[in-house]
Amino acid sequence: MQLLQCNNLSKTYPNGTQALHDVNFTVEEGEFLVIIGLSGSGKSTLLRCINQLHPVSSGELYFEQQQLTAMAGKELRQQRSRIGMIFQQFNLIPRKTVLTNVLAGALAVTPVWKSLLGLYSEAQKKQALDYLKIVGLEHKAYVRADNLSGGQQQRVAIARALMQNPKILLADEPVASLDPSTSHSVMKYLQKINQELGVTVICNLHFLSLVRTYASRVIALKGGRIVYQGAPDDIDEQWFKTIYGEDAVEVSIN
Ligand SMILES: Nc1ncnc2c1ncn2[C@@H]1O[C@H](COP(=O)(O)OP(=O)(O)OP(=O)(O)O)[C@@H](O)[C@H]1O
Repeated sequence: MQLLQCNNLSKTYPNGTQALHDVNFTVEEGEFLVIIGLSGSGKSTLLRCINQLHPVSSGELYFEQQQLTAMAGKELRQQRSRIGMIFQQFNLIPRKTVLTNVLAGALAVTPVWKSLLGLYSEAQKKQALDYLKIVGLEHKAYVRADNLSGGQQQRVAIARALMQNPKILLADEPVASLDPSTSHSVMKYLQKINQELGVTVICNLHFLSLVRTYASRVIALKGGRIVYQGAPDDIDEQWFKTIYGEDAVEVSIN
């Protein structure tokens, strides 16, 4: 089933920078789509437009056949709550426990006054612990988030995003701050939630070796335009140079 459709999406920031030009693509349920491209090619902008963190300048975005770009207010908030997101810097609340951080993911479905008082239901707490188990961190539930390693914090961020019961998880360079082996560990958990929970993943990555290991499909951006859409294994030397430039050299992460 088609989950997401982007039609002629363009984005120009208020300072005049056009970050996306007429971007067209669709995403099927269950895909693990990776977006690649040089720094500044528009990868983060595209993810932020998908969940409407940044309004698009023109074009249409359909999520489950409903036009997100025509929504506002409560309707938009409801649809957005099905699109989770994780970031390069994890964005946890450092002095709160891991469990509290995961519960914060339920904000979209919890009245603000309840969440401020920490009044989550027993069912929500059980759910949070279950998600922590999925990312292998149930034993850290009552530890302060800033006592965890970077890779562990990113796994907490994944569990927090799962509390939204997302159909799609957007991952904006989720391993860019991590060392190679920790990167694989985090990518494996993203793969697990994609394959076992059926959450569609759209992820920005820098290293092609990670792309080849985890992506089911790849989109490459260059100067805000799509220059490649296809299988990760079809990115040969010629495509590599088209995407990253003639002088680029592939660097591997093992
Ligand atoms: N808030 C903003 N205001 C103005 N210009 C921006 C803003 N955010 C990004 N840009 C510009 O938009 C273009 C695309 O940036 P974007 O961050 O989407 O690229 P990226 O491929 O994710 O890069 P990186 O890999 O370095 O994160 C760049 O020219 C960038 O300078």
